[in-house]
Amino acid sequence: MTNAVDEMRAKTLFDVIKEPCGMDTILSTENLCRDFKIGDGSVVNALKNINIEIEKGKLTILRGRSGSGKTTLINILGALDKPTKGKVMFGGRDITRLSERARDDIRRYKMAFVFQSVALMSGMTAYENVDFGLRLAKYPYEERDKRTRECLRSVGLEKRMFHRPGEMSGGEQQRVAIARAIAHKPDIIFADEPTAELDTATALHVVKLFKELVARDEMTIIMTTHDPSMIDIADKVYTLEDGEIVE
Ligand SMILES: Nc1ncnc2c1ncn2[C@@H]1O[C@H](COP(=O)(O)OP(=O)(O)OP(=O)(O)O)[C@@H](O)[C@H]1O
Repeated sequence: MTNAVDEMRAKTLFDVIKEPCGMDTILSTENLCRDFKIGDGSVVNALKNINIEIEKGKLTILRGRSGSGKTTLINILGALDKPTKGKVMFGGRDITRLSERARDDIRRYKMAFVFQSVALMSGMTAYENVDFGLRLAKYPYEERDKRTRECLRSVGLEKRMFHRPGEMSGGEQQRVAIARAIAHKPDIIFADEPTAELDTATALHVVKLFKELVARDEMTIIMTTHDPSMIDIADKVYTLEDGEIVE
């Protein structure tokens, strides 16, 4: 499929997406529940009636202890998993009810993901890692080159562009992953414990970079963390306890 066709398909899909619920709400949930059946026949209620609103152009943090439900929630918000009950409203429609193909398109064109373990291609340079996703999406060379350089510059890695992951620090590798995530200009970035494997100073640096992307480029970012030192930097914090949002 050509890039133009891809763009058209995405446009058609999102023509129906008008400004959602509130003017500034990009994503929201209604009474979201997620149960997991486990081997012995019992059920874990990982999420219980979650109602949250994610504001456009802000950094939202989901915090909570291990097992509180952060990953389960961010996976459902990012259309990687479906709830047992409830809705996820994105762009004014309930994305839990869409076909897998439509959910794939939303993930591909509208969303981006940054995970705890960075998962860069070890044989590729920072530049090639960022370029790779754009190449798969069939962007023409000039645009790919421009965006790749821009994104690496915006995460402060212009001098590391042609280094391989093994030649970079953990924080630098995570910044490459962030550059890769922002390259296709997603509406929203989901970051699940992106700082968990970094030392405190580097972790703070990555979160400040998120804050910068939000302030400078009006990106919307949702990140999970169990680290209380991160929360001051967020525009909005939701705390999860045992599958519920608490004040
Ligand atoms: N696939 C699964 N099958 C069964 N139970 C699960 C599954 N995934 C998650 N759970 C359970 O759901 C609850 C929430 O898990 P989740 O991974 O969302 O927590 P978390 O806050 O992200 O934890 P951590 O910070 O340790 O990653 C936990 O009790 C967990 O054991």
